[in-house]
Amino acid sequence: MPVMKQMSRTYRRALVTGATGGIGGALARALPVATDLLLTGRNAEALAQLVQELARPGRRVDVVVADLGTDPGREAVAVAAEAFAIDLLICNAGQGPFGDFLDAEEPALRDTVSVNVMAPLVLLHRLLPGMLTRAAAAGRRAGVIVTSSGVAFYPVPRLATYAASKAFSLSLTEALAAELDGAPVDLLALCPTATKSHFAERSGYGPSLPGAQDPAAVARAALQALGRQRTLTLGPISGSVLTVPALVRAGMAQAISLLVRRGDGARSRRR
Ligand SMILES: NC(=O)C1=CN([C@@H]2O[C@H](COP(=O)(O)OP(=O)(O)OC[C@H]3O[C@@H](n4cnc5c(N)ncnc54)[C@H](OP(=O)(O)O)[C@@H]3O)[C@@H](O)[C@H]2O)C=CC1
Ligand SMILES: CC(=O)[C@H](N)C(=O)O
Repeated sequence: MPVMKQMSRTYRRALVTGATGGIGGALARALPVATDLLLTGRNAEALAQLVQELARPGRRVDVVVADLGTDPGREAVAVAAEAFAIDLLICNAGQGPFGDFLDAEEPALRDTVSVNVMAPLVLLHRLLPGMLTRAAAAGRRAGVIVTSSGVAFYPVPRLATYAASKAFSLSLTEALAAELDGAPVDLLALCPTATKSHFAERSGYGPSLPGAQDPAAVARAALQALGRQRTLTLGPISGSVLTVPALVRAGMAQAISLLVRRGDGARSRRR
């Protein structure tokens, strides 16, 4: 694979969810100063620190403190992002408690699905129309990164709900990338394997896995891949193993999209 040093294009205004965490913070930091930022998370103090760090004269950095596990939280972020007129949507917030499924508290399972499934679903559905309209009017391309995971490709006992939620976000992003082929938007499903962040500690299985990668490297690779490929798998050991299934899945999505369009054409000719 060629070494790519620059991100594909510069966006004007980006929403980063989960900006207070390891990968989201790295994505916010990796964006060029020409990109205004709208950063979200629940931790107001961490968001204020990011504003201090990333705001510059001429660069706007706004925050929304919101719980993406709730309808009002998702609504607040969607409304703020539409008002900010984003052209880059980074759906990155996520969580996943570790442990046996039957021992888990139901609210924790629901929360995982709310944050990892409902939030990207709602934000993509609410924000893509405006992003597409603005991109077409300006003769530019919009961008979307959805942070899924390497575990989206296989079931993971003791992270069963988490892995299933990531399979959802991977499938959704791959399907939309094919469905929106030809529209002025690039979509990327970001599928890292173990990465240093607060995730492991929060999930309850302890410090980051041995060999966990640097979130800054993940963020740089994601921004470079956006517009050049639709799924990015990266990370120690399994990251490269997943490249082939990722290519097969992308090919399947594209083929199905073409077949469906051909069927649409045949149906409308028969009418
Ligand atoms: N670390 C890893 O090994 C890997 C992580 N991922 C994925 O990367 C993404 C980022 O995780 P990572 O940086 O590792 O972990 P962190 O725990 O460091 O960050 C998680 C981020 O998600 C936000 N978040 C969690 N729950 C909510 C919620 N209910 N409402 C709003 N924001 C929320 C947190 O914000 P706050 O605390 O302010 O609410 C935080 O900014 C996740 O989607 C994760 O699944 C994918 C593959 C590997
Ligand atoms: C299992 C993990 O630690 C990680 N969050 C992942 O998605 O790979």
